[in-house]
Amino acid sequence: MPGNEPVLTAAQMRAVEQVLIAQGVSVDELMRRAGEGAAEWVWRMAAGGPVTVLCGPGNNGGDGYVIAQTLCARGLSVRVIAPMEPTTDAARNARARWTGDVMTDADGAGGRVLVDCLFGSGLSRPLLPEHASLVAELAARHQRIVAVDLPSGVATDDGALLGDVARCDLTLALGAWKPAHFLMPALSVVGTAKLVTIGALPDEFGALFVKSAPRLSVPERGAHKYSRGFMGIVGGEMAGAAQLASKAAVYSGAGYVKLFADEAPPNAPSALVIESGDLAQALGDKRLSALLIGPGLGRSDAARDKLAITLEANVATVIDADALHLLDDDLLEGIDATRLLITPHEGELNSLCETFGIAEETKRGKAEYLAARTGMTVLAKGPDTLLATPDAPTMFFPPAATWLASAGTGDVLSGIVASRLSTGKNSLDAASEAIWLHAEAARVAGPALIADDLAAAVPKAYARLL
Ligand SMILES: NC(=O)C1=CN([C@@H]2O[C@H](COP(=O)(O)OP(=O)(O)OC[C@H]3O[C@@H](n4cnc5c(N)ncnc54)[C@H](OP(=O)(O)O)[C@@H]3O)[C@@H](O)[C@H]2O)[C@@H](O)CC1
Ligand SMILES: [K+]
Repeated sequence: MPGNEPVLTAAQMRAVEQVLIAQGVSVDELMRRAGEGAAEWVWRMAAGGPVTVLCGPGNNGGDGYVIAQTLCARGLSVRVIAPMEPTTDAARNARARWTGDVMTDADGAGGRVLVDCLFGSGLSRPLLPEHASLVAELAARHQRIVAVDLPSGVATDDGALLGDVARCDLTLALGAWKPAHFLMPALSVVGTAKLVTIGALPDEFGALFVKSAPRLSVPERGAHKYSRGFMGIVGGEMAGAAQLASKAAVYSGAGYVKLFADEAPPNAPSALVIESGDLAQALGDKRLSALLIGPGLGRSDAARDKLAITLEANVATVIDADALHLLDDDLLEGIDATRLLITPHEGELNSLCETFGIAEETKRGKAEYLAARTGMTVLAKGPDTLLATPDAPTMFFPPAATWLASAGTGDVLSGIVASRLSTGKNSLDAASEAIWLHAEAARVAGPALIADDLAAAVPKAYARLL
């Protein structure tokens, strides 16, 4: 199973390049490796059809000339369009090795694959309208678009779109992943992403990383329901959300799941134990190893009281949904926040940032500052899920199925996280295992899934991650 892979910012990638150069590898050699590696993917996608390579002025454009020459040497019909002359030595050298013509506009161009090498990690300002319209015109005349390193117009470090960026079918990350390969809105134009290696990276630059699939385990021989994990869900006003979380929780590793609510939700799994009565007394059970509060909780004073009681229970706790709107400094006072794990979606993350006075612009900034400010682990869910803690590098995850954008899938996720937490995992491991289980369950459940299918798919997802 491949390990975690580093995610490098544009500055870190440049620093890596300098280290490799100091080790005796020339930029031209790095460009050759990158271009030839990328050409392999373009070759497969072209399936013998004509290819157009759009080259910009920097080394991204340089990669384009290498790709063009590699494919031409293999017999493909290749056209190169370069609206700007090369400005780096390596790009000039690559262009000098290109044996075909270079056009400056889109006239007559068309074919199977457009290779976008206009700008990569050196994009320093918004796309000029003439560049955006050139890409759009060429995109319309080709069946497929392959972006080299990044779709032109995507900002490397935060995934912002600096202009009208063409939607690509395939993006080839060169040398290392960049944050934009995992962040919205860039994710909406990246398409499928693949990594093209250009040599071993020096270790010290892997500050951020993409989390590889976990290896889950089976219960130990001699395990019993309490030793596997005893988890409690604090119910509230809407039974449906707690039911989804409960169903996911019973399937995700905990040996015993109890719902603290006045009555059982309709269609609750029979394995779910319902306990009504005094919450503080119920949460005093020393065998509880994790709690979940938020799905269906409501935002009333009574809900706030339940949250306060839950936080005082001194158990590892997942806080989601309504509870995230109630959370504030008063509630956290005197609480060891390092045992708290929050699972906000975009709106909840924004509301938390407002509550805790965090004025960051980007999702990554918001999650990291919130973790640093409060001490909690932040699982910022969404199409670009990421995981931040005060004391470890931020983790990205491979994008999951877009079918997950439906009601209740977040409740399923929080049920899985709390279940993993109850098995004794620390917050980071519990959260990253849950993110993978959730994504795998979506693959198992398939197209047009609803949250109920997702919870039911967890056992098969679990089996795939054993
Ligand atoms: N690092 C590595 O190890 C390896 C990196 N490799 C490749 O190098 C790429 C990075 O190369 P790069 O730094 O030359 O930047 P790149 O993206 O080609 O663009 C810079 C040029 O564009 C210009 N420009 C910028 N924005 C603009 C705008 N909006 N409108 C107009 N112009 C604009 C900018 O001008 P300036 O900002 O200087 O005025 C400059 O001329 C990387 O993505 C990968 O493909 C591989 O070859 C091998 C190993
Ligand atoms: K590009």
